[in-house]
Amino acid sequence: MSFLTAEHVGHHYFSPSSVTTALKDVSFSVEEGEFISLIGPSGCGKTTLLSIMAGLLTPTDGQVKIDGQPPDLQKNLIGYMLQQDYLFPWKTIEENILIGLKLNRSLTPESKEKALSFLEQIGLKGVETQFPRQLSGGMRQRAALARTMAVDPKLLLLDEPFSALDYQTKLKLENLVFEILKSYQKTAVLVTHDIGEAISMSDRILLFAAKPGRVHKVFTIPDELRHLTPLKVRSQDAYYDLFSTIWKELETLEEEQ
Ligand SMILES: Nc1ncnc2c1ncn2[C@@H]1O[C@H](COP(=O)(O)OP(=O)(O)OP(=O)(O)O)[C@@H](O)[C@H]1O
Repeated sequence: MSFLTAEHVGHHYFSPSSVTTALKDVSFSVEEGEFISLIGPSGCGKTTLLSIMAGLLTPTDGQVKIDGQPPDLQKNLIGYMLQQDYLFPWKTIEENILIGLKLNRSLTPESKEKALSFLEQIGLKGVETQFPRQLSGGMRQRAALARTMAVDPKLLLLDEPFSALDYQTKLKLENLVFEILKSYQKTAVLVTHDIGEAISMSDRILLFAAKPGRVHKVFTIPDELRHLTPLKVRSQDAYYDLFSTIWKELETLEEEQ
């Protein structure tokens, strides 16, 4: 059984005067430890799908299952990284990182030590007592990553977590997140508008079409790229080939809208 499955998922938004079909008949599965990206034109339902996978929205048709159960019963398995870091400004970096463990009532000397061990790994050692406002955007996103990893989720839902960062910081953080998720064999679903990010981090890319939102094509990343870190992927010929194929598909989809 796959770790995550979407079976014939559809979603309509109803308003007094209209119905918007955000998703129609979306089916796919994700294996444990796999990293997939969702890309597609604006309005193709990526955020709607991520909200369904997070258990924040119930689809009007079909179902998503995480480890065999609906997402709202599996919230303890799910971690998030969003575009904004949502760190509490009045708490120190250490307090922010430990907040999930406190809320889960699973803060023990062992879990604390494990959570704080990420600080070294992600280059935040020495800033534990600082407040978020004292850190750069990239460092705050590193702290957000440490906070997410602290509760040891099996599935990470990544909603454009690098899009607010400057280019160099973004590339470095993509690399770091990739290495950490791979080393802990986490399953991840990334929503992004950046084709390069999707190719360099994923095992598979689902390209969505809009109106209604649906899976248009699936791209499996060639083995020669999948075993490299994102920074290395970006210098390979196969990366450029795939980039231009996906770019053309996206342009065609956008022209059709
Ligand atoms: N709360 C809502 N009420 C009504 N329509 C909605 C709502 N949320 C999203 N939609 C519509 O559903 C469709 C899919 O939206 P969604 O935000 O999931 O797409 P997206 O691919 O994430 O878009 P973007 O890339 O621009 O963030 C769009 O047509 C959008 O206008």
